[in-house]
Amino acid sequence: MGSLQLKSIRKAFGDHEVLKGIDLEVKDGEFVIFVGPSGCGKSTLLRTIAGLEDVTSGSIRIDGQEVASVPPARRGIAMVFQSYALYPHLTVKDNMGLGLKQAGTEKAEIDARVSRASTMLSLDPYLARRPSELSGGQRQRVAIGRAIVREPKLFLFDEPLSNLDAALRVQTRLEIAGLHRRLKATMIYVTHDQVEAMTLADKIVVLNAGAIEQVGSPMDLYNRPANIFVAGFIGSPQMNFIPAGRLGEAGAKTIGIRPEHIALSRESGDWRGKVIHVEHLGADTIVYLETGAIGLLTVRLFGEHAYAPDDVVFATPDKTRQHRFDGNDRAIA
Ligand SMILES: Nc1ncnc2c1ncn2[C@@H]1O[C@H](COP(=O)(O)OP(=O)(O)OP(=O)(O)O)[C@@H](O)[C@H]1O
Repeated sequence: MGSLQLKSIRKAFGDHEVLKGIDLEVKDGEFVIFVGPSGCGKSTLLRTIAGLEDVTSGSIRIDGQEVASVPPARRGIAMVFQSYALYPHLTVKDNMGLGLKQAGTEKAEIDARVSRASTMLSLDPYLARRPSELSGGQRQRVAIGRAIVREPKLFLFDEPLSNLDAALRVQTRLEIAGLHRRLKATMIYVTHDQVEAMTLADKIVVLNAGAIEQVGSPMDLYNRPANIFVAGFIGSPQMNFIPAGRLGEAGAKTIGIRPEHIALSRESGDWRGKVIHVEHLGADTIVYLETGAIGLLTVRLFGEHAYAPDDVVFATPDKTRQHRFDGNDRAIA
């Protein structure tokens, strides 16, 4: 079991308020990801749940029990850090078992749990090694293993993959997804990486300047962003925002259209423009246009395309995929 309820969480460092009243419900077994720009308070929120930071005010309940004044070790949580935080002089096996040993767990029980976690994470061949004899990915798996053996109610991950190279990130991401399926545990995860958030989360929490902008499934956020901030934050390249007046659209202030929802043609279309830059990504081509009428436009095309700077092209949006925002930057249903 591992449900979490946050009510009106506030946290200030001196007179700098970093969390400005956070309300959030996490159900047992959910995978929840915190995203948001640098400095928005993601790590601080995670650390208050862990008990590594005290809250200034507010309530934190784990399985219905208030824990705001319970010390970290007694909250039933395990945290995995970006830095791994392994003990260099201990073997993999001892690193994984240390928390249980300190908690006074019997040796046979420790051995059994370490062995199960090690098999689950393919760490069996490395149990006698020290962290310095492992790759970054293996070290991260040990850090995850150390969390698993504690059988916590909540797993907290603070950017666990950000020290790994691109290929290893993908592999470890798949492993974490598999782990979540198998353990059916509640996981809360902070990341900068949109792909991680979109692929792992049941629920994404978008934070901005210490407050929640929107909570929803990845596809909710992509298809129905609540405001311009979320619309611009989720999706890459970023959504195009066009002043509604330039499109003759009444009743909205801004029109949003994602780069992947615009078609390009050399012959005809809604908006004439000149190509200023092209990025060939292999699977996709990103074309940047200057259109006199509506300004700069980003277009994402599937596959390879031979557009080049200075080409004259015509862009046509898929009108069924347009987003409309009011004068307060909020989405119009
Ligand atoms: N111990 C501290 N003392 C004072 N200010 C702090 C402390 N820890 C964090 N802050 C401030 O709180 C704000 C939020 O920091 P936090 O690390 O939670 O952001 P973040 O969203 O995780 O950022 P990043 O994505 O860059 O890791 C920042 O302005 C940071 O400078």
